[in-house]
Amino acid sequence: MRLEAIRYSPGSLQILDQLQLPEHCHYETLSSVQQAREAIRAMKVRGAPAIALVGCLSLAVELQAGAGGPGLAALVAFVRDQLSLLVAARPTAVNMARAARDLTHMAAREAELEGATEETVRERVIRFAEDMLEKDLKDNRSIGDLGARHLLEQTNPRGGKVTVLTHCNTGALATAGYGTALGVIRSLHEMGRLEHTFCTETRPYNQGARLTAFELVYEKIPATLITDSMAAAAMVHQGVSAVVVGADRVVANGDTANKIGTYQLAIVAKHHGIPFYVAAPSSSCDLRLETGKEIVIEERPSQELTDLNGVRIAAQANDVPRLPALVAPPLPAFGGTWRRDNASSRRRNLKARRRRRSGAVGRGKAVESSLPRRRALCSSKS
Ligand SMILES: CSC[C@@H](O)[C@@H](O)C(=O)COP(=O)(O)O
Repeated sequence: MRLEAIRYSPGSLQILDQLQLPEHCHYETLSSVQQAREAIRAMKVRGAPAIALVGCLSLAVELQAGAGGPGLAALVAFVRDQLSLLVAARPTAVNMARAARDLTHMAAREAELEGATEETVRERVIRFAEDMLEKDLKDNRSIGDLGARHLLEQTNPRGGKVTVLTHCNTGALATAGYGTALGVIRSLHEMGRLEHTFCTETRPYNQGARLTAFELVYEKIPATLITDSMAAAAMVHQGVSAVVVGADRVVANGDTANKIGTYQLAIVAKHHGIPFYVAAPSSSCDLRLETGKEIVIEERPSQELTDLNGVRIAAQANDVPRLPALVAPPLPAFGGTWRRDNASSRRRNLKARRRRRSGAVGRGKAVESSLPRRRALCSSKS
């Protein structure tokens, strides 16, 4: 059975609630843009292409049920306003913004055609959204096929198998099907040329552990789940041939925004001379922006880091145990012990602390330079 993040038939849209995976395969029905927006914000559905697909299809479902209007101008305004609600849900991934722009222009153009009616405009918008599903699936198969061939030519021109490391989830669950970076891995597997896959857990929200590992197991693709911090070691000790990741947005100079952790993977890959690829459809490209500095980076709620499945795993700022180092008054040579944690520096710090307590000395240079560190530590709120 094909793994489907999105189930659509005219007038009906369902998404696989990805927050419940891998324990439960639960499909949730979405009948409005508002519901889709909430599902996208909550990450029940995620991945740049899937966000755009669910957003546009939720509008199609509303239009099918008769929303928008009365009158052409009101219908076009409804389409534009609903789409802009969706764009704001996850701002970094550009696919939704691009689809919104195209759909809004298309609706306005259609409304100006001779003989246009509410019905014709409605139909066009619905068809546009429906076509996106088919196009995304086709694009992903091409990305997988071309990506796999290119990767083999570059890393293993004389034949043999390759080992690929990937980050986050870019598979069937993030798209209409097959996936982008994970599509390349799927194609390599189908060609019989995949030795092994390493997928990172992808903290804080574990899309690698919960979703990519699930897809790989589901399709019996040889793979090992690793912690994010194991990537460099895997490159050195496990013969990683290439790193392939997806993209939330690629801008004109090639700068790419993707799941946190992608940048450090790129640096580590470069350090080890391992090719690093971004596999993405043109719907993830934003040529209006010149460099990555202009990309709005989404900030998520802190609970995604501090909690696991609703259970707090990080210390609360106000119940950190009062460790001597944290409460020692006022500004002891605390930075010194952190900077040079060895027996002689500990002895030096202890002596300095005793001298200061007895009022014998003022603050030395080491203490001054430890100030920002101490501030940072004490004020971190997680
Ligand atoms: C084909 S998915 C492309 C990207 O959206 C993907 O690499 C990614 O970072 C997904 O992040 P997520 O936060 O889970 O939506």
